Parts: sequence; structure tokens; C-alpha cells
Amino acid sequence: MAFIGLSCLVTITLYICYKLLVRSNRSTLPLPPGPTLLNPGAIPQKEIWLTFRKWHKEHGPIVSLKLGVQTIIILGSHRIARDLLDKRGSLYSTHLQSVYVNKYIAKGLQPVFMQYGPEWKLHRRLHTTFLSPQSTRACQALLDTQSKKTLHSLLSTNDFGSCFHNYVSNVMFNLAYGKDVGEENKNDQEHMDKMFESLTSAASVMTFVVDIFPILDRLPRLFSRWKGKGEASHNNVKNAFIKCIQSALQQDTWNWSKEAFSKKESKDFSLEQLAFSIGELYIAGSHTTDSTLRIAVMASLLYPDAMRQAQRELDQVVGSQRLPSFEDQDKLPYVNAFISEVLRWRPMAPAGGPRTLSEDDEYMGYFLPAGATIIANQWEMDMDESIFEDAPSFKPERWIQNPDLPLSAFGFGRRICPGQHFARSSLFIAIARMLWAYDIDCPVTSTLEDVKAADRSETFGVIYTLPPFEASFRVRSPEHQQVIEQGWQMANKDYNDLLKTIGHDAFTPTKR
Ligand code: HEM
Repeated sequence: MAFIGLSCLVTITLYICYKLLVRSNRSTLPLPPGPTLLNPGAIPQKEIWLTFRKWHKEHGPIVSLKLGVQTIIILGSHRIARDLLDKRGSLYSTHLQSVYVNKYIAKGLQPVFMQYGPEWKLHRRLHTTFLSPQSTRACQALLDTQSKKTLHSLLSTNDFGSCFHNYVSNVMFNLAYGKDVGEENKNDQEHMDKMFESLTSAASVMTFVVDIFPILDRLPRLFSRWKGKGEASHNNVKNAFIKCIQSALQQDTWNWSKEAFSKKESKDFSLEQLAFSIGELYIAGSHTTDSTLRIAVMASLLYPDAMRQAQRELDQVVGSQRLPSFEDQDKLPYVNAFISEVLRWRPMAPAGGPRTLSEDDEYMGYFLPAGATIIANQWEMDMDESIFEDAPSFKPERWIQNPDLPLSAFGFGRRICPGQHFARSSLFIAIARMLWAYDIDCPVTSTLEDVKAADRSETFGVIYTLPPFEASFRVRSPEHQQVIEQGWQMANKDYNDLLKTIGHDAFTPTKR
């Protein structure tokens, strides 16, 4: 045992020396400034972006950090993110290449972790056909029905977390697989949810020691439990994805799985590849939207004036005799600004979608080495006082005063979120209807202090996830209640019909 430990130590030391020597031959420029860490393990992994923010204050808008063999470069301004991730896209478009994620969890099948290259581009083309502005418009009727269902559920429960989860999962499941999440696929959904947790915590900067010292991957399985853990997660989700896509292909209804089979982009894909491509849309689309809706509730509790201002606008434009609809969107600048502010105030991916730099680069007089992990620190960008005055406060009006403010929530460059149009539509109809229908208050069982204590991210990894918190949804008047009840009663619940119309309006099928 002692011998194995000693051999590991010697190998790691030699490897680090080798890496440092190679680097010094590559450039005479220094790495960006950054902290010297005697004990990297002391960095808090929860809300790591707050630690990054502290480093930006000490070292400037571009910071570097050495962790084992890894160099991490943290970008803390919109201008730098745009200069590198947008303008030098060919170098900065590979998402984090992690031993743990790529070799054990994704196994080359999960598009989000693919290198920027031909295979990823085929998945991307497939995703953008499903999520283009035109396809998103075609999905409005489905979003209309599902948001009416959510609104109706909130009449009898304050469990808004479950209501939102059902809303987004049912929308995504219907599109991906042609049906609601039901008892028969609850288990598959749970595996997919767990996959989301594995991927987002694995994409964290420092979760896995094997990524800091990749040589540890050579250890026998007996000493590397992560291998079995990663593979089990991969197998569970693969089985769930394949089961769901197979069942979707048998459905009479139109759905993304069937449509994908008729697309030229996927003609060379195996069933397994397609299953991961479609499954990724479910995973990427549901948790992000669901968590953003919970953040909108948090903002309503902590900033009731903003909620009331949105309600005044809704009352003026929509009145109390009908629900807000997609046709109202352009006439509701404050509600749209409220949503932009939710996306800025608590960005879903505060440390961005980490990238791996594919070639050596130089910027602002610094050397940025190939293989470095690049973090677009959205948190720092969104709290930049030179752009967002009184940045910590929730102020939707800033987006009305200056509609050109930069929004980092959906990322940058060629890996920018392909689902952003869809997400905005889905958020708009859910939030506009929720604020139109309900006064959101602290429940009698908790205080504003309890709510404030819950205003933090509780998970490891790259996603901002609020812990459970309570809110009371009080319908705004008997008239509003009647409209909600009628809305759900009259909603088109014929999913075959809804999906067929989406397929017809959004796509012209080209059979293989
Ligand atoms: C509030 C909602 C959402 C937010 C805040 C969000 C945010 C993001 C971010 C920050 C990234 C990484 C971008 C980067 O690396 O720069 C991303 C990637 C991605 N998102 Fe979203 N997203 C949302 C909703 C959606 C939806 C609804 C879908 C699909 C239905 C979706 C599909 C994807 C996919 C497939 C990727 C991976 C792209 C790649 O491989 O490069 N997202 N998203």
C-alpha cells in the first residue's frame, strides 16, 4: 500500500515537472495572475463563483489557477468572454474535457461533452431544427395547455416546485417522446434526473481528483471507485434513453424522436446516438427552466414591488377576464424585463459551461495554454457594477431603460444554448400567467428571514439550484379563479392533435 502511494506521488511529481517544462518552452508570456493555493481542497465547492468573484477583486477580470496538472482560466467580464468565446470561437468551443465525464459517464455519446467537431455539429443542427424560433412558435399551443394545467394545480397547492417540475417535464417529454411523464416512465425520468445531477456536478471545476491528476486513471479499479460509479450512471441513463426513444418510435403521435429519424443530419447515427441526442434535450431543457421558475418565485417574495409592477402591467394590458397569451408578449415590456432580470440576478449556470482551450493562445499580454479549463464567470459578469447599477438588487426596469444590456445566462459563442428561444417562450407564458393569477407571499409558517436564508445555491457543480423554500399562492380574485378554472377546462388536451400540429407547422419531413 505504502509502495503504491509512493509510486503515485513520484509519478505525479514527474508529470507536473514535465508539464511545467513543456509550458515554459511554449511562451514567454505569463499566465494571468491568480491565487496561490496551498490547499486546493479548502476552496468551497458550493457557490464556487463567489470564491471566483473574490479572486477577480484581487487579481482583475482574468484570473488563472493551477490545480495539479490543470490550468483554470476564469473570465470575469462580458468583453473578455466575447473576445475569446465569441470571436475566437474555433479555439474555445469544446466543452470541458474531463476524464471522469468523458470516459465513464458520457462515453463519447453525450453531445454536450463532445469536442467541437463534425459529430457535435450534426447533433447541434438537429437540436437547432427542433428549437429554432419557427419551431418554438409551433410549440406555443403545447406550452399554452401545460401552463394552464400548472396554473390550475396552484389553486389547490402551494407546492410550486412540483408544479413547475411537472410543467417542464411534461412539455419536454411530450416533445421528445410523444407523451406525458406517466407511471410507466417515472423510473426512466428519475434516471435522467440523476444523470443531470451527475453531469452538472462532474462539470464542476474541482469535483474529481482524477481530473486534477489524470494519471490516477491508471490505478486499478480497486482503488478508483469513481469508475464504477460513473459507469453505473451511464448504463442507467442509456437504458432509460433507449427505452424512451423505442417507445416514442412506436407512438402514433408526432415527436422529436420520430422526426429525428427522418432528418439527413442523423442518417448515419445509431439508435444509441440518437437516443442520447434526444435525451439531452430533455435533460438540458427541463431542469434549467424549472429552476429559473423557482428563482422567479424567490424574486417575487424578496421584491414584492417588482411583482406588483408586473401585475399592474398585466391588469392594464390583459384585464381580469382572460389569461395572458403569447399574443400579449410584445405589449408586456415589464413582464419581459422581469424575466430577463430573473436570468441575470441568479444565472442558472453562474460558472458558465466550462470549456477546454484547444490550442495555445495569447490575450491581454497573457499566455493561455492549450488544454486549460476556461470558465466564463457569469456571476461576476452579471454583478458588474459598471454595467448593472446596484447589481445585487432585482430591478427589472434596468432592461427597459437599456434593452441592450448584455445577458450571459445562455452562454457564449458556438456552444451558446440552442434552447434559448424555447426557454424564453416557456418562461414567458408560465411567469406571465403566474403573476397575473396569484399574489405570491411568505406563508404564515415562515418569515422573510427564512426566505432570505434559502436564497443561495445548494448544489455542487455548475448549476444554481435553490434549496426548498415555501411560498403562498393566493389567487388574486374570484374572477381570476374562474378564468383559471375555465382556462384549464377548455384547454386542448388532445396531445395527439397538439403534437401533430407542431410537426406540421414546424417541419417539412424528408424521408430517408
Ligand atoms: C432557463 C433556461 C435555460 C438556461 C438558463 C440555459 C443555459 C444554458 C447554458 C449556460 C449552456 C452552456 C452554454 C455555453 O457553454 O456557453 C446551455 C447549453 C445547452 N442547452 Fe440550455 N439553457 C436553458 C434551457 C434550455 C432548453 C429549454 C433546452 C432544450 C430544449 C436547452 C438545451 C441546451 C443544450 C442541448 C445545450 C448544450 C449545447 C452544446 O452542446 O454546446 N437549454 N444552456
